[in-house]
Amino acid sequence: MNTAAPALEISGLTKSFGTTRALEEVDLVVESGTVHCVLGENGAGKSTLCHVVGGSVAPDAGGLRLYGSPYAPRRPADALAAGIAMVHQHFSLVPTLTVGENMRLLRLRDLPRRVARVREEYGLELDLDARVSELPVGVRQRTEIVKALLREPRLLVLDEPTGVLGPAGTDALLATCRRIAESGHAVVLVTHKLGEVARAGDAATVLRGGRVSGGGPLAELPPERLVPLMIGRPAGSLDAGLAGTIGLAADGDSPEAGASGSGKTRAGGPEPAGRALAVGTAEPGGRAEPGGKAAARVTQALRLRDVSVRRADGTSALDEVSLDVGYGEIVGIAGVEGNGQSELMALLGGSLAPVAGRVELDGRDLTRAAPRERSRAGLGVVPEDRLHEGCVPQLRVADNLFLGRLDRFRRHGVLLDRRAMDRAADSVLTGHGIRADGPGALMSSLSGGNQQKVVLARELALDPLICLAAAQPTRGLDIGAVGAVHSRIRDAAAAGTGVLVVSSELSELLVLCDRITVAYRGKLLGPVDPAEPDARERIGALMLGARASRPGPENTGHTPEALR
Ligand SMILES: Nc1ncnc2c1ncn2[C@@H]1O[C@H](COP(=O)(O)OP(=O)(O)OP(=O)(O)O)[C@@H](O)[C@H]1O
Repeated sequence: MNTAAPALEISGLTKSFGTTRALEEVDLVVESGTVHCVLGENGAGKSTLCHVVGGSVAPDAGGLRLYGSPYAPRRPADALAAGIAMVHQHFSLVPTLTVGENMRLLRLRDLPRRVARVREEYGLELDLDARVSELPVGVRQRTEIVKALLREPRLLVLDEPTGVLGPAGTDALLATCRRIAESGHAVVLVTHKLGEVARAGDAATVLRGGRVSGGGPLAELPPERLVPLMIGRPAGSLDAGLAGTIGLAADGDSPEAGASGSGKTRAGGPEPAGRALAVGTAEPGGRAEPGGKAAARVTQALRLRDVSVRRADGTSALDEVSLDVGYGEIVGIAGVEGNGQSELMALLGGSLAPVAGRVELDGRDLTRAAPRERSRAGLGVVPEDRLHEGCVPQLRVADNLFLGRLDRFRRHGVLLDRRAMDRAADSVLTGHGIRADGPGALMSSLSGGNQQKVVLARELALDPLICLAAAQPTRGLDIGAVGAVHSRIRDAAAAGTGVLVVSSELSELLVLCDRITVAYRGKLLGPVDPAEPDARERIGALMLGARASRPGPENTGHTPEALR
C-alpha cells in the first residue's frame, strides 16, 4: 500500500439516471489518515458517489484511484476485496437472523478475534444472540458499523450513519472515525450535521446539484462558509433555533453535557429565540394556546389510556402508558432509543396491538383500527423506518403521495384519473421542495431525504388531520429542509392539529414542542416545559430514570403521573 498517496482520488466522475444528472465532473481527494466529510442538500449526489466507490453503481465517466493504484470496481465484491467497507443509508442486515448469524454470513476468518478486537478497540458492544428484526434502529445501525469494521477496512465509507444514533452512539462513532484516521487509514463521512463535521472531520467536499460547490481543509471552512456552499444561501438565513438540530451545538444535545452546564445552545441563546418564534408567529394564525384552552376541552386530539404493549419475546415495551395531545399542541417524546418509542409509533400506526389500554383520536376509539381506518379518521403517522413502513418503494411517487386516498381521483368511482393525480402530485412536489424526476418517478429512485419529504407531505395532507405523530421528522434532511419541516409542523399545530414528535434530537424537541415527556423503560416521565431554563438538564435526568421533581408546565392540567 502506498501510504504517501491519497487514500482515494476521484476525478471527473459523472453519473446520470435517465434525465437526472446525479454527479457531474466531480473531483475529490481523500488523504490517508483523514476523515473526509461529504456534504450537500438532499439529492445533491452524495449517496450516488458512495455507491460508485462501493461498486454498486457504475459511473458514466471519470476515474478512481485507491492508495495510488487505479481502482474500477464492477461490483460490491470488488470494493470489499480492495479493502473498502461501506455503511449505506438503508440496512443490509438480514432481519430474520440474529446478529451473530449476520456476522457469520461475512465468511471472515477469525471472526471471534475480530469481534473481540472491534469491541476492545472501538468500545462497540454487540449482543450476538439478538434477532435483528427486534432491535431498535439505532442498534441496527451500530451493528452495520461493526459489520463494516470487522472487515478491517483501509477505507470506510459511511453514508449518513448518525441519523439513527442517539448522542452516545454518535459520540462513539465519531471517536471510531478518528481512531481509524489516526491508524493511517481513511474515512468518508456523509452527514448533514455540521457539528459532526467540526468534531470528526479533517476536510470536506460539498456537492450541490451533482457538482462540487466547494471544499478543502476544515480549518479553513467554518460553518458560515460551509452553509452557503450547501444550500446556496447564507447561514444567517437559517432559523436561529435550528442550530442545535443541524448539529452546530451538538455537544449540548447530550444529557450529560446539559447536566454539566456546558450546553452551547443555551449559552448562545438560539434555542429560546427559535422557540419564541414558534409560539409567537403561530398565535395570529388561530393556534389553540398550547395546552391552555385546548387542554380544557373534554376530548383531546390524541389520548392514550393505560396502554401496555409487549415485545415478541414477552417483555414489556410500554407499561400502562397514558398520554394526551391537545388540539394545536406539540408534544415531544425524548429518551434514549429502545425505551418504548418504536413500539409507541407502531401502536399508533396500527401495526402493533396493545395487550391492554385504549387509543382515542378526537374521542373515537381506534385501539384496534386498521392503518387505513386510522388515516381516514385523521391520524397521520410518519414511522421511524419510512422506506419499509412508510412507503412502497416500487410504486410511483404520485401513488405514494396519495396512498389510501386514491378515491378522490376516480371517475365514476372506477377509473383512476392519473393525469389529475399527477397534476396534484406535481404541486405537492413543488410545494414541499421535493427533488424527483416528476410524479411518475419510482419512489426507490428518490434520494433518502426526498423519500422522507414525500412521506411527511402525504401525512400532512390528510384531511382531516386531527393528530400527526412523527418519529424523527427531520432525520436525513438537509439543513434548509429541516427549517421547512419545522414550519410545516408549526403550521399544522396552528391550524389545530395535535402533534406528537418522537425525536432523538433533544434540540429539535426544545425548539418545537410545548411540552416534552421522556420515554424511560416503557413509561413516559415528565412532562417538562421546554421554556424552563433548566429543561435540558431535567430531561437529561429523566432520560436516566429520575422521577419528575416538579409538575410540568402550566398547560397540562395533569399531574406528572398522568404522563407516566
Ligand atoms: N437508482 C436511481 N434511479 C433514478 N434516479 C436516481 C437513482 N439514484 C439516485 N437518483 C437520483 O440522483 C440524485 C442524487 O441522489 P442521491 O441519493 O445521490 O442524493 P443524496 O445527496 O445522497 O441525497 P440525500 O441527502 O437525500 O440522501 C437524486 O435526484 C436522485 O433522485
